[in-house]
Amino acid sequence: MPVPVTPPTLHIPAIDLSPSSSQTDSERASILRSALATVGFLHVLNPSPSLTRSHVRDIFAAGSSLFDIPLSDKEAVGFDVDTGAGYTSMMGQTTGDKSKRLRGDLKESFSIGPNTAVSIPQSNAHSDPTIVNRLEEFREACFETGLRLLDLFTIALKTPDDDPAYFRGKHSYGNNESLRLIHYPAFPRASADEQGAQTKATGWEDLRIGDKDIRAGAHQDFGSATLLFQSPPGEDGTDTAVEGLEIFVVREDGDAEAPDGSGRKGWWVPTPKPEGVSEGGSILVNVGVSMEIWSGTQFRATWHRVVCPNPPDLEPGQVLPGRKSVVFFMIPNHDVLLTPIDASGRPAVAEGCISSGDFFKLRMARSYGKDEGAQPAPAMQAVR
Ligand SMILES: O=C(O)CCC(=O)C(=O)O
Ligand SMILES: [Fe+2]
Repeated sequence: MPVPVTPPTLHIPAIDLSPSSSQTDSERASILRSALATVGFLHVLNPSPSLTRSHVRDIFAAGSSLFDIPLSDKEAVGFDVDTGAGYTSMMGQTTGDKSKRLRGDLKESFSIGPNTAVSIPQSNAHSDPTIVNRLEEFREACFETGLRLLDLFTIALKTPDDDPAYFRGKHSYGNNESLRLIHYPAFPRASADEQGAQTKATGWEDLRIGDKDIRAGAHQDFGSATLLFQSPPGEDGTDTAVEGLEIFVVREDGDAEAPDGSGRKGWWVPTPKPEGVSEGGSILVNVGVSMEIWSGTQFRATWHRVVCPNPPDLEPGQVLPGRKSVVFFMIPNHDVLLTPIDASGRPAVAEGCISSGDFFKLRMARSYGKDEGAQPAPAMQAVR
């Protein structure tokens, strides 16, 4: 009898940044190191007095008020590929392998760049004068927490000259770091007949989820660290989170092909909710390709995606509930080179490394459909 194969259950380790926690920075760095070297994701509890559960609730509320305004007003914001800031409408971004897709991601988003006012609809900013400030304060708190995490990364890895600011020093506020508010709207699952009628051009009202649809295709983030906030429980304790985020775990007995094209096998595993989250808040943190390169692949930029369930989990006609998330991307300064270090903390490659700015351009072009025919830069081939 063949032994039944069971998918892995994911354990995502947690660190606690509360000053009253008993964890020391060296304990936090060691938990972080083993998490980022394996699963590539980490829960961060009590991240900052400015990122508590009530701050996160408030930012989800601000996001909802922006998504609720008329589509034409949202589209009037536009999207600037050079800075990665602005509004991306439904199917405007295609993350992951385009060849397997009928159309872009089933999501809309606001990416708030260094200039908040140009990243959101003007009409809303006028009707709610607090919104720009709330977004800016949240964005800044994310950046500060990102720096705190980078300091722990520095403790966790051996860095050149034991420079305690090795990663922090490669980031300055206002360098295209981005606070992205994402809305994955509710849509019904298509029947077999409806599925055939769905095209790239199908409008929002007629859209039905088919087999080739996904909320966010398999991808690796490209910055240094990503801070992901999932919809927190309401004030009355109601659970508002909608599942869908999955992480790729490489394992020989897996039922899926690795999305990196390596031919390896593995499993797509749903992310578990953090254990013991409190009013102090919690963030799911992962590293992007820039940090994977810098760390000499000691840290992993894990592939992840946001899926739409298939039958029988979502039957034709059944509506998949809307989902919201808030994501903050730490992006290294554009002039910084993505130079790998080895395990003893020495730069492993002297020349030929891509700059963070050029890498940013490559990834924006790929994700927003402007890279037809483009070749990856030489330093990238080593890591893909
Ligand atoms: O919405 C989510 O849970 C994940 C989004 C994500 O991975 C991204 O925007 O890079
Ligand atoms: Fe991501």
